[in-house]
Amino acid sequence: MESKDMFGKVGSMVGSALFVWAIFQHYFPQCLADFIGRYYRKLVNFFNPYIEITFNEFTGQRGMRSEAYKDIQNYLGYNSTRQASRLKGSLVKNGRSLVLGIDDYEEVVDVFEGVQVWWISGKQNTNRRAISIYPVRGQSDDKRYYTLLFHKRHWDLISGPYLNYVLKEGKALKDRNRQKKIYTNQEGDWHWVGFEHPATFQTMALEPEKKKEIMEDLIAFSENQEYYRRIGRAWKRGYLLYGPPGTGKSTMIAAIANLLNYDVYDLELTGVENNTDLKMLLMEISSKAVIVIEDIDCSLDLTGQRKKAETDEDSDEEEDEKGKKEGKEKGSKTSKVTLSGLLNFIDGLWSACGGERVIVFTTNHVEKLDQALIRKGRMDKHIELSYCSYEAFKVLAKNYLNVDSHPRFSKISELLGEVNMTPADVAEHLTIKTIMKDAGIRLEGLISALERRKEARLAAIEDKREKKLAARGAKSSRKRNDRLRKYLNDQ
Ligand SMILES: Nc1ncnc2c1ncn2[C@@H]1O[C@H](COP(=O)(O)OP(=O)(O)OP(=O)(O)O)[C@@H](O)[C@H]1O
Ligand SMILES: [Mg+2]
Repeated sequence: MESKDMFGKVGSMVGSALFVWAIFQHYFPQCLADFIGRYYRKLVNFFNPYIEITFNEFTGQRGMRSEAYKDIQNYLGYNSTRQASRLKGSLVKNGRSLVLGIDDYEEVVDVFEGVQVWWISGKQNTNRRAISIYPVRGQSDDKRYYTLLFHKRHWDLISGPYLNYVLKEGKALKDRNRQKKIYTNQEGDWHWVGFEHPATFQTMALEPEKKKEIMEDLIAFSENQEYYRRIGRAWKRGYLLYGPPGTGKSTMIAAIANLLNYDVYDLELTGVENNTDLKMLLMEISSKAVIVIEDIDCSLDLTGQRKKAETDEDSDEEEDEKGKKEGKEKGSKTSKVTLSGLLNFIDGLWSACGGERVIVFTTNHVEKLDQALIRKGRMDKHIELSYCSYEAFKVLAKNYLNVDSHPRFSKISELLGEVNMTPADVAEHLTIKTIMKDAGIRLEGLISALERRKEARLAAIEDKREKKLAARGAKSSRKRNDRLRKYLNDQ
């Protein structure tokens, strides 16, 4: 049974050995000290059943910060802070989140598959003998490191699976604490601000099965890099979100970014001069990104070309040329991005190197879009976001009123089955407005709005019917008059 006492003994043994070696180094010439040191270490190692692996903070000549060190720091900071008596705190996510780490010279124990290991944090002052006139990175000569100590007999487990596990967990923690960004393109460059949209799939008003299906699809995508590599496809997935205004298309984009912890690149196509600029912008997009083109039907003159193709049976290239010419003639659009440029962009010809991208198009008029743009394989998933169903209303009631049920729910369910109201409108009625804090009052407000809409709809139907009848009446009287005229002529 390994214990901390045992570790303490071994530690002090190794410590004394190193102390003796340091004395040698000080009093003997360098070459003799090195010689004795080498054999002395061998002797100590012969009796020492423990192995030490050291991970330095900086690596290489250029003093780059080691990725492994950072991952270990994250891992220990999250998993071992309760054991350490001295901690260091730092702020992440734009100062909104505090992350703890173990301080220098702390020692923590970790257990992996029943095997105990020890981590020790330390620092070394490397510049004691040298004097430099150049500014030194970080203004400090302290080089921090972590030492992992474990028994020799666990070498296979600790040097392989355990270390892989620590580095993977550390990376995942770093991603979780990362500040997300939203980028927009202006004059050929990306500009960003922190992305802090609160929307999540939990707060989205959507039928539960639909929500589950979309979430599972996204998670499967983000976890299957190996699969995409095997089948030879760029690691990307296209989503087309369509539906009337106020049904949650933009909200879903935020929910996707929050679910996958990706940055958002909001691509304004009318601000891109031509296909070359589009390519340049695309090459700057990092991996783990949601690339968004909102209102794709309004973005460019990319619609209506299919109809021309149907009549002219022109090739794709000719079609694009026509589109370009028309765009120029109209003079209304400055962008010369073409349909084929955009298709290449979606197909990932230039983006294959980055990977892990979700491309989202939104539109209010799916019927206007060119089929080439939205065929499967380009836009893998077509999601219709529609008027508020009762299931979706229940999510909004939970979000806005914090109620799961209410006597007025049945009336609302009945009315939502009869009239169309977008989730945005429903949400507006449930929002706190000054004194109307009571859930019942707000639900009553929603019922009145739905009833008004139902009456308006019935009135519109009645109006239409009357117009139809009037038109039919006029038509039959015209026919009667025609018949009469014909009869009189015949006489
Ligand atoms: N399905 C939904 N779930 C939760 N909130 C929603 C939903 N749909 C709309 N909302 C609310 O309505 C507001 C407007 O929604 P959103 O901007 O996502 O609509 P949209 O479909 O993108 O509309 P547009 O077509 O005009 O861009 C949001 O701020 C959100 O609060
Ligand atoms: Mg929108």
